[in-house]
Amino acid sequence: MILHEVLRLYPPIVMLARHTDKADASGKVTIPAGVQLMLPVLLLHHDVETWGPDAKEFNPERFAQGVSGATKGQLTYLPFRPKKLEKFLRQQGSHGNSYKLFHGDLTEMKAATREAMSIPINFSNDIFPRASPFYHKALQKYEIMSKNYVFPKPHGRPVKRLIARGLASLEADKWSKHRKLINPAFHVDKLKHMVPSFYLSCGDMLSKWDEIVGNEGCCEVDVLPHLQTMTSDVISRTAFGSSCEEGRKISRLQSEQTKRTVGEDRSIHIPGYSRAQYGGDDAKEFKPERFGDIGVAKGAYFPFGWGPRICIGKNFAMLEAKMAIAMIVQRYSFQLSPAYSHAPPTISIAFVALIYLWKFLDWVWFTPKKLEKILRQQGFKGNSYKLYYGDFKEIGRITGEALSKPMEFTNDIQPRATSIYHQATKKYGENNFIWFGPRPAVSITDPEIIREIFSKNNVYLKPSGNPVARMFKGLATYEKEKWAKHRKLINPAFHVEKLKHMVPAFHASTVEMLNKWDAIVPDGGSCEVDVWPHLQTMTSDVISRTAFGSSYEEGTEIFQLQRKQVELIIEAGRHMPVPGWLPTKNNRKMKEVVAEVESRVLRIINKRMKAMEAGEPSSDDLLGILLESNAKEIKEHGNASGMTMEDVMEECKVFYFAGQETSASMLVWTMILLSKHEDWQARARDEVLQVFGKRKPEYQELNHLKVMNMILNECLRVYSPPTTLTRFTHNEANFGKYRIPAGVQLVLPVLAVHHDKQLWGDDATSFKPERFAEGVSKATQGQPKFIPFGSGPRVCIGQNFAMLEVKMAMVLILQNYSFKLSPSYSHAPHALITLQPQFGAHLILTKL
Ligand code: HEM
Repeated sequence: MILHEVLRLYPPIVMLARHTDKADASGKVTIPAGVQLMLPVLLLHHDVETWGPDAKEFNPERFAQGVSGATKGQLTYLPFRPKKLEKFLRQQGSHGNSYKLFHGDLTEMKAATREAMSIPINFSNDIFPRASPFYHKALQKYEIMSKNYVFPKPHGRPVKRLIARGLASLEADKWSKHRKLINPAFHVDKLKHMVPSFYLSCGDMLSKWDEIVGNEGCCEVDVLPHLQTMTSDVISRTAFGSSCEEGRKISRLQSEQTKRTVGEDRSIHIPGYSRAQYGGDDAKEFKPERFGDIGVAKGAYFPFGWGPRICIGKNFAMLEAKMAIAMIVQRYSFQLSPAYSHAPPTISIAFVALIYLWKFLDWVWFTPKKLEKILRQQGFKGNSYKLYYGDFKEIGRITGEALSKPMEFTNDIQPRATSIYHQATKKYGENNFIWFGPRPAVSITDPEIIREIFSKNNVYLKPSGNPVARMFKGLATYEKEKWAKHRKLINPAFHVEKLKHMVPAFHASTVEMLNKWDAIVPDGGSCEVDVWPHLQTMTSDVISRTAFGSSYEEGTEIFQLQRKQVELIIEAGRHMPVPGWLPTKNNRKMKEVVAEVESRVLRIINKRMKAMEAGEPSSDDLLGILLESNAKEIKEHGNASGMTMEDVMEECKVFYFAGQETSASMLVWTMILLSKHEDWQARARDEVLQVFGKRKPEYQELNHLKVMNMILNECLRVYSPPTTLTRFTHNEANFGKYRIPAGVQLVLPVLAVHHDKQLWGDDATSFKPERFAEGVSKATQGQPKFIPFGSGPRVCIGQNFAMLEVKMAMVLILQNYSFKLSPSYSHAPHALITLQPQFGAHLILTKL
């Protein structure tokens, strides 16, 4: 009874907010979409009509028969599509101030709040004027509670940004699903086991009081911080159990974040640049005790909210409060000190704190633990989840050890290049999972399942949120309709007919590289050259020429910047993942580079658009073809089915990212393997000289090189540029006998499949181009065991481009040079987005 009465008079959440997504005409008044509805909890709790003339008196007896508040809640409208909504609300008979540009009523709200907060009030339970000063003023001015409105700033954005993924902020199906899954954690049976934690935390607090008060003494204590510490301690113990120390640290961080969030919420919101200007003392504190439990409540009594979204932790909170009060009254009596000032705070800090804490706990603990349980039930094995870090430390150690030194020259490169997965398979068998921070990654080794995952591209999506996906939007990262639209518009650029026109660019770029080699290597002599940087420059040059053609010089500068971007992404990958919005040094640098790249690409595109409008013929480069295909689509099906200029820009960036390192990787391992296997180098050269002599190869001829095809396919198999590909389960996924829950990363281990002895025979890691003597389909016998370009609808769009490019380069190299491994070559395959030679590719080049 006492607790309910306290919650009624001093509800921790004085105001609840809802937002109308659609217009609602079901009530007395039609409420348009886009209105924020404020549910004034405190005011309704103090309403004389509902609670009688003694509404503001402390009278626990009203709860003698349980909770049965029975008045109807009324609403105050807070629109935020300003002028239109103002007009509408006035038509409906509501009153309020005229909308003031951008600030709305914010200045007045802040002044009222500051004024109210400046002094305490006499001890009275009539706290509405102090606790909700602005709404109180609005009510006084416009009288009828249900017929007034105020203009706050666009509310909720800072909070929403911070709590975007937690139960409290989810909607519709996603909310029901999460609520259903989380409900058991708050079931009475589970809460029973938390009672010892309540007892211990409260015991700690009372021990501190004993120290302060002494035996049989009497002492003034500001109990508020103690109670706060105690409840935060309860959360640490109950949420994190054995990891409660880390939990405490998190709680402290949460309090700090809460302070910032609330501070930001009170300031004027300038998108992306908000500044906390104002914060009450209490804003710093995390106060779960505000969320007590009322059991069943109706109408005007809803400290925990009401309806399906009623606070999920209400039973927890009531139990906790009961335990604390019981232990305190057992040991202490207490009364107000003369120093006590009655100053109930005005805003619902606790509400923000709770949802924020919930989101964090859900992300860092409940979801990983739930996923772990389900994966283990399915027979997957892996390390136990470690709070926040998961396997991150172990991954760092394993990778560090693997990369610390080169290896013997063998093609059995998995222990070095994909050490984490290799170790996990050794320790836990094929069905294993690894924790990348709080998210598990499951390795899928069955080729049939891999094929299924590739083919269902609308079910298994690419993981989002990693630095690569953040930096490079575009075909390679889009999903569903957007991906389908872009794929359709970009496909023509990679059509065989168009590729033909790119062959001269492949030739020019290789010739430029060979000119550099000619300058290094003496005529008729040999010289050691690290060919790796040369090949990288060459493939980057190819993309500059083929993507931007006439604007090649500008393209080259852009791609140099993108190379920097890749370095920053790689650097980010060495540390625990951090959200992109955090202003870390790396994130800031990335943003700068991205902005520079984008403005330069847009400049080229604009130039091309103007040329097209002036009737100049379109170019045969990727950009020209893309713009042409886009213009055609827009002409036939309207603007909506085409790409915007930003879209085109993103795609140009993706060409570089997807096409440069991959081709360079393929080329470098081909040269290294042909250096090791000089017999195959000789066979390849024989074929080249037989077909072309020393002349420039033509497009059609490149397609008919048999030995070259065998060699290139075998190189792609043994040293596949992507060593792993990844997908993500956004919904529960069923394949084979497995049921993989949503939120799991699926690792498709390309290299492991290519080296699998069951699939390729005991000599799986031997370099044997003759496997491909009769083409890829004969070598694979229809099994999905050769996947250097992926498979299914999202198979590499540039695979023909890459094969042509690499063939052209190899033909010219073989025509002009023979090569072998230098004694200073160190074999060190390293998966850095693509498979790369960690210490370079030092070869002895001999001019022919
Ligand atoms: C040897 C060279 C290359 C290799 C090994 C390679 C490999 C791959 C792989 C494995 C995928 C599928 C990724 C996944 O399913 O998650 C892919 C996609 C893609 N590749 Fe390549 N690639 C190469 C060259 C290129 C080139 C030269 C370009 C363009 C100039 C390119 C553009 C793309 C694009 C745009 C995608 C995304 C396709 C989509 O999602 O629809 N690739 N590549």
